Amino acid sequence: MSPVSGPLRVRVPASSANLGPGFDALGLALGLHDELTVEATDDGLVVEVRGEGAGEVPLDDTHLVVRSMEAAFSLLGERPAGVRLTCTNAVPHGRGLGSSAAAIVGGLVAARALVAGEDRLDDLMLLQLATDLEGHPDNVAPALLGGLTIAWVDGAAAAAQRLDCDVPVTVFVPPEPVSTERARGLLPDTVTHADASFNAGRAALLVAALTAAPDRLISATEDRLHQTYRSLAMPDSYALVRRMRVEGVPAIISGAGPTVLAFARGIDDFCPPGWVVHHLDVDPHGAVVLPAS
Ligand SMILES: Nc1ncnc2c1ncn2[C@@H]1O[C@H](COP(=O)(O)OP(=O)(O)O)[C@@H](O)[C@H]1O
Ligand SMILES: N[C@@H](CCOP(=O)(O)O)C(=O)O
Repeated sequence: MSPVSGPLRVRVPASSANLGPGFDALGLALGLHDELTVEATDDGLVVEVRGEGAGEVPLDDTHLVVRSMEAAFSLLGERPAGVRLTCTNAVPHGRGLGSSAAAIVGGLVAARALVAGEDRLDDLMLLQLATDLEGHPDNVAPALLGGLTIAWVDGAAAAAQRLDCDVPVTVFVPPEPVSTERARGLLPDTVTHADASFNAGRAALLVAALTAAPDRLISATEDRLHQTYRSLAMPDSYALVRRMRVEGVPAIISGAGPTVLAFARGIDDFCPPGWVVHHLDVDPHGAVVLPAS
């Protein structure tokens, strides 16, 4: 795609990382979106935020979308004199639904569309920049590529394999956030060989379950690497996961939590009071540039 001169819109999906056993590797793009409108101007930076994060995130050059755009401009050695950015956000912040990845990927895709084209900043380069900004690849990969993604880092080099996936998803979003930084701080530095082997088998099975064998989802969503360690920071979420799993519903902590995600529908009765339920499809597209409206 060639650079766009006028205002442009970028739509970028929420994502759920880990999916149980695939810590820092598996991710799924979800049909809940942030939308950015970006315009090159003659001077200065103007940021407006509507929806999630309004009144909370900064409106200057420390805004995550702006920082991400700046990372792309630096790499490309080209930047507009000024930028007007409007964010219309539906992805809740600090809930384990990849809001930071959506902001980063949205900013990078917008910057690419503004000053370059995919020939100068291809998806692999963009995935690398996004992974460097986010610190792990498992949310930015589905936010960029859509579908189910297996992402990994080889040395410092990020890579991802995308797979088609069509599975019903229900998410239960609690009212209070838990930052990913805090949830990562609860993890031990080392795990046992037995737990690593347990998760390797479940993660492999999960890819099969999500693409071809949904009857395996309960076994495939078991995890020993992160959820229990994080339960202290999100006891209600952990209890909800256990309650659903006892009833045969494949439920997990989404990303670093505290949202609970289940691969099922018709389970709204499990929703604790004050939490928000969304019924979501998998987003097959990832981040897209739309015609300006
Ligand atoms: N759309 C956004 N615009 C600006 N900043 C954002 C946006 N989304 C996330 N952030 C920043 O990232 C933080 C949340 O990131 P994180 O703790 O990783 O949670 P999440 O699970 O939602 O990604 C927010 O508190 C905010 O600082
Ligand atoms: N693998 C990461 C995923 C974090 O996802 P988020 O949506 O909570 O940012 C982790 O588990 O820390």
